[in-house]
Amino acid sequence: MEWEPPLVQVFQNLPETKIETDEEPIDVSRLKCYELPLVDLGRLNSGHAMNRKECEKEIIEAAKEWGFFQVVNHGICKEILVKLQEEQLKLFRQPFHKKANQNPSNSPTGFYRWGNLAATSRAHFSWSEAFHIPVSSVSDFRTSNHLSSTVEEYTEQVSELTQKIAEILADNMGICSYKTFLADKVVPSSCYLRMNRYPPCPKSYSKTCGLVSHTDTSYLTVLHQDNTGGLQLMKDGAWICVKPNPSALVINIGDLFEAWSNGLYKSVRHRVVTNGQVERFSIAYFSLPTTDTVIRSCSQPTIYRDFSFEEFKRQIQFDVKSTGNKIGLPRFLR
Ligand SMILES: O=C(O)CCC(=O)C(=O)O
Ligand SMILES: [Fe+2]
Repeated sequence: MEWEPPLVQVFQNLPETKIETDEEPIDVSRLKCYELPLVDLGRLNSGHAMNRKECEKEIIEAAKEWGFFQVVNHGICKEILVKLQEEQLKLFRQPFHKKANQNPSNSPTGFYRWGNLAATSRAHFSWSEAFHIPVSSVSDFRTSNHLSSTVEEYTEQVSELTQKIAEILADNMGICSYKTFLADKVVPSSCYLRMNRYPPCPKSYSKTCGLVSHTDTSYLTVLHQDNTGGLQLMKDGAWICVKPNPSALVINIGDLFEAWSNGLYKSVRHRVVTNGQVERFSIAYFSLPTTDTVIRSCSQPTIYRDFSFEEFKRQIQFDVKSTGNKIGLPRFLR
């Protein structure tokens, strides 16, 4: 197909070297499927203090226990989500050479990325393609790719949603009020929208990941996924698969919130497995701070040393280049 990136060609040339890892190989048939904790956000505006409190409690518990939860009545209307998926399909259905034109060397900083050109073995390869768009560039990107204003509308609404959730989580951390520490750091222009497409993967390569195991480099991530399934996460030391719920958005805690909350909320490892028959689509919104922001744990004794977001990103880029993998927070342990 003219829109497919040359995943097979690149993958075939990578060695099968078994890397040292504590992860089990992918065997989807053995995994248990779970529904993520489901939180009805409608209660936040219901006018009843009791309902609001209960909703906040569920968010806080899920962020501590799972690092992941799903929300309904989140305030983003169905029409926007449907239009967003149509836009996403159009974007990925462009001929590969057109997509690749935006990032001819497939560099990890360009808009368009596929596979993982830094991969030194098949274990680091992701069977997927993605557009990684800074929210500040959505309008430039829109003109050059004929994306509709839906993407802008979505980023505005999803940003409000992340603020609401961050506020609840932060206010529960005691001294760290959202308004004092985060409100002027996490601005829309520092956030990213990542559109993912996972093409069907040949049966013989089915142990390959659609997206390799990672934690998110964000405060919060909001994920909109289709009905295909494939997302897995680490729960109590084992991989579990997540049942997709088309009417919900998935929220997860990223590394920065874990560090800021001093480990109270968990940035949990997750990955996407491949599918032999159907393609899968998802859209992730990452709430991120300006690069000069210093992430300082809000209680004592601190698990992680203070670091700036700039330093965190630089370390990740260095590790990905030299090992093929992101290491992330463990680099900043005290
Ligand atoms: O596609 C998914 O379900 C997950 C995507 C993801 O983890 C990411 O983009 O960071
Ligand atoms: Fe992720």
